[in-house]
Amino acid sequence: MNIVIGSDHGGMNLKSVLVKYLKDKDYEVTDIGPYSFESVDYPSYAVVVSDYVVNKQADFGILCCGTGIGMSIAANKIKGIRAAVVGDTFSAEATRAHNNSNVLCLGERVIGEGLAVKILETWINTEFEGGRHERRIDKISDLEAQDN
Ligand SMILES: O=C(CO)[C@H](O)[C@H](O)[C@H](O)COP(=O)(O)O
Repeated sequence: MNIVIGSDHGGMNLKSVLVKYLKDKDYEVTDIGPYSFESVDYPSYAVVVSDYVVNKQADFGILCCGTGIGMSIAANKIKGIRAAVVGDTFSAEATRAHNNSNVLCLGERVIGEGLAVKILETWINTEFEGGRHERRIDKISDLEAQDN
């Protein structure tokens, strides 16, 4: 499985922890940066990770910022992206099983490293259930297709 990961300066430390976790588990990981703690703008990184996912260069994307919220707002502007900010393992499972989320957003200033790893592990190992949820995802795609 290919995973692409990015952050802003506020999510850099968490990004490093998650990259190590994923590599230790033998996932193929692309870290699109940043690589220093200089202040940067999260939308610039959200779009790069989202493009990898939409263009099928990665199966899943991960975005870390201070809260995960800015990243999710930006990523969800990209057609085909279903980005979820997650702060608990129940939601991590539900957003894969029900929403078929393809980008996970995490807040370094909100949750600890241990919980973040557990959330990632749960999220990545949960399959989309399809069925009634497919119909709902299709309705989201219809909304995306509207020019509004
Ligand atoms: O976008 C955010 C909030 O939703 C992220 O948490 C950013 O990391 C944060 O806004 C960055 O703030 P800073 O004061 O520039 O470090």
